[in-house]
Amino acid sequence: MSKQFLYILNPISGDGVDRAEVNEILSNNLYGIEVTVWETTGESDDPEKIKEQLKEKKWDGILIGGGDGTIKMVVSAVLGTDIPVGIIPLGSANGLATGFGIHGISDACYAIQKGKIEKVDLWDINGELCIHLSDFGFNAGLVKKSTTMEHRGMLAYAKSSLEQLREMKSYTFIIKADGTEEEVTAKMLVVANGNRYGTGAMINPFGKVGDGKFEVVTVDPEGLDEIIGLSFAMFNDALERVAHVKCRSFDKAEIENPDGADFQIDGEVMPPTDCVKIEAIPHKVNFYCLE
Ligand SMILES: Nc1ncnc2c1ncn2[C@@H]1O[C@H](COP(=O)(O)OP(=O)(O)OP(=O)(O)O)[C@@H](O)[C@H]1O
Repeated sequence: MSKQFLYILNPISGDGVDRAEVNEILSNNLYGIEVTVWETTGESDDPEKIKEQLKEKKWDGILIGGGDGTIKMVVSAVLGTDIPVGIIPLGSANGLATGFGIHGISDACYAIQKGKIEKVDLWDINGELCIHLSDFGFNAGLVKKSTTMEHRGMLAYAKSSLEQLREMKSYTFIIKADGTEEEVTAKMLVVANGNRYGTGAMINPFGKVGDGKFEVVTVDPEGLDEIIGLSFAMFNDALERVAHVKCRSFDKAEIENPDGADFQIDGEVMPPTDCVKIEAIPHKVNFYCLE
């Protein structure tokens, strides 16, 4: 008997994704799976409607077709169920999907057929859901720049990187956790559940997505040599050898941001904030992964 999957599809996400081609790849590669499509509307009651869909049948899996915004919306609706979730990356940037090793539709199908599931921790950061990576400073500023560009995606990200490098500055952060307080100066502070950005750059070499902990990684390169060295290390999995990169592991923390560094969660720019509290959400989500 076929497995029953609910496919929650955002009909508008992504820049020029050929949906007919996607459907063909899915139907050619998801064998033994019967897919029921439900399209998001973009209205605020989508999560409630998804919860109703979940009650319709005993689903064996959920597919999410869309970008990071759609993934987070669906995850918030399926919290507390154990149903495995497969990401079909149809967004313009797909940072979350690539963070789980899903670089395209074929990868997504392969992960689902292979059935490798990771129980992924979820974090509450000032009331916002964080699945993968959140950061202050350099990268958040970059995300802010690239999301205001007319065309989104990797090209916008590359253009914004050059501008952002020219403006790079240090910020003070105060990390309060485990009864201690640490003041640090860094170009960037990352709250990391996952390991890599969507670009493939490693930021959290030791973290595990399901270990009940997140890492706070600070990065503070000085001058062009250290910036080049850092980029090389991030793309060659050698970050642990970089002296100005420091990594700590916590299950709860508070981070003060007195200099007002830009802040983003899973690719979404947040309003200015001078303090965040990071706490575990008492549910994990079962993602089909390739990493
Ligand atoms: N049927 C719909 N019509 C209009 N907007 C929709 C619809 N369904 C969802 N949306 C909107 O789509 C947005 C989420 O898009 P999503 O982040 O998944 O894609 P993206 O922006 O193309 O990708 P990425 O986040 O990877 O850059 C939300 O703002 C949501 O309200």
